[in-house]
Amino acid sequence: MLNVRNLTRSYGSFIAVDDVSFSIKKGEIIGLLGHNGAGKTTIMKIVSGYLEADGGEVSLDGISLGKNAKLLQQHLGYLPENLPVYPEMTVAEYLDYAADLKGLTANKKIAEIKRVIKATDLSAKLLAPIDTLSRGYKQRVGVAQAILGNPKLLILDEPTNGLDPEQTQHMRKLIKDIAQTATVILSTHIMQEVNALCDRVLILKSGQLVLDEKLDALQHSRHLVAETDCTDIELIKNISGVELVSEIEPGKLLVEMSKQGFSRVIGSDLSKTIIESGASLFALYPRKRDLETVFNQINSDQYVTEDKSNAKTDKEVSNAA
Ligand SMILES: Nc1ncnc2c1ncn2[C@@H]1O[C@H](COP(=O)(O)OP(=O)(O)OP(=O)(O)O)[C@@H](O)[C@H]1O
Repeated sequence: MLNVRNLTRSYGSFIAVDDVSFSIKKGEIIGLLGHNGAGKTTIMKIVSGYLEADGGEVSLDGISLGKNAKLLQQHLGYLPENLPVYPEMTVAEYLDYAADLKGLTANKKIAEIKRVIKATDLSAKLLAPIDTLSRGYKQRVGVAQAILGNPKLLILDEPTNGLDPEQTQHMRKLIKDIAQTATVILSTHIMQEVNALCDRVLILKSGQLVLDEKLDALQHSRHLVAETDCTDIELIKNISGVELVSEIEPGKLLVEMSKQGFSRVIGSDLSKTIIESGASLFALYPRKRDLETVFNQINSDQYVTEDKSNAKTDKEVSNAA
């Protein structure tokens, strides 16, 4: 289990990460999302021990980063955005060196190097100097070093960057396999990647965590949209299970239900009430809430959280700022 508490980091007077807290269980794959400059890389660098935080705590299975960074790093695999691979080394030399850094020795080291070469399909390039490799192959080398030693925590910054579609599929399978025994944090701008891989998403905005939600829950809205000429909002508010009603545009009502997911009962009561009032109902459907929509809403300050017990709303964030 990874625990991140009240993490803060500034560059000069600029606050890049502002009081961010989250926990991730073993076996979970988390998508860390946010606009350019939102603070993702800074968080990943802090959690992996590459950068010091100004405040806050990070621990992995009870090992504190502040107190025992070296031990924590032995259980960590990190694929940075810009791979720090040494261009003059061959792939084999580099993996040998990376295995030494992870503290792997003797037979375990050889077995691990063989395993990661197979997992990332690098055997044809073992003797090639890294600077002669294509972007995709360099990426594979980065991933191979990250998974050496079967880390408990794997942090991947844009893992499929530069990979062809076949390798992307291969990489996704690899990440899923690794997640069976590890915690995975994945940062990407590709929403399909998050949909294909992640259980939960954390969305950052200007250094603050504005959403921490399971993908399933994110997609199940608590809102229905009714296209109707009914203007009696109070009448609809009185339907059991309806919490709030607002007109989002002329002829379109947004009906907030007390529970997530499309409710047949509320849907049926709603349509009956509207028709019986003498108005017309032209359409009734759950409000679509895919990841891309949520991400865009957050970035344009239009996001309204579905679960009020979750991370801060945009309003709270701007009030706090
Ligand atoms: N070394 C640094 N010195 C000054 N400012 C920095 C430094 N590193 C990052 N920043 C700033 O901190 C903010 C957060 O940067 P960070 O790299 O964490 O964002 P990000 O979410 O990873 O962005 P991207 O999606 O573009 O990679 C940005 O405004 C960035 O300009």
